[in-house]
Amino acid sequence: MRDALLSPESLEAELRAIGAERYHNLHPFHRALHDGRLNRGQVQAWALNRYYYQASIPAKDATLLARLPTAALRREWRRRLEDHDGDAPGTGGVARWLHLTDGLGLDRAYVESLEGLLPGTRFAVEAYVHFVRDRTVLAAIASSLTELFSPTIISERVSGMLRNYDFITQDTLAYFTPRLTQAPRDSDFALAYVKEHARTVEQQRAVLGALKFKCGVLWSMLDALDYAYVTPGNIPPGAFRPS
Ligand SMILES: O=C(O)c1cc(C(=O)O)c2c(n1)C(=O)C(=O)c1cc(C(=O)O)[nH]c1-2
Repeated sequence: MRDALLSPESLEAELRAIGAERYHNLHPFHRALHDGRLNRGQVQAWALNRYYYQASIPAKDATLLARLPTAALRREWRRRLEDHDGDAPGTGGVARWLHLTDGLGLDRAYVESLEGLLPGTRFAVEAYVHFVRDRTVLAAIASSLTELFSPTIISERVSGMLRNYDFITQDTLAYFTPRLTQAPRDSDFALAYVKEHARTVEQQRAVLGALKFKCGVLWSMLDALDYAYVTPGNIPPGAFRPS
């Protein structure tokens, strides 16, 4: 266990090292997704399960927003709610994710019902929402820092999927385009906050632990998909079955 206080720059370096080692771009299911080694049903399973993550992000941001102590922080954080929920029906990230599941041929009511989710997806996403609700504001903000690493994976994913799957179009993947500017804006803010506010060894440990936890959330969602949809016979009862 660490016992020396890190400079803000060293803390950032440790956070980036956690991402380099643990971010979900390294997961075998993600590699297979990007490299074109999945079939349409497996890509549908990915999109359907990931819908629950997308749909839960505004709920997790709302629990954090309620605990933020200043108007300046709340103004910053509420942009995330606007990004995901939009400002009218049919706008925002969650609606754009449904455009992606539509484009893959999934029934929208079925996706939104969450009935086909893997249990592992449900547990991982709920663990993230509860983490943000129950931990300190500092740890909760730090847990969003996986977004430091998402622009790289999104670029890889979009180019890989367009190249490798004839059932995917640019329009289907339109969800990801705004994320390429939203994620750096959000993660720059969260990183600056964490560097300024993690001033004790204990706080720094909590921040590093929060990022490891979040990498584990994303990793375990892919573990669940990999287990259920790669080896025949492993789909849990009640979960989505590709036709
Ligand atoms: O495509 C991805 O791999 C990816 C990763 C992450 C992430 O690292 O948590 C997010 C997103 N996308 C995303 O679209 C998104 O809206 C988002 C919000 C958050 C968060 O923790 O608040 N992460 C992510």
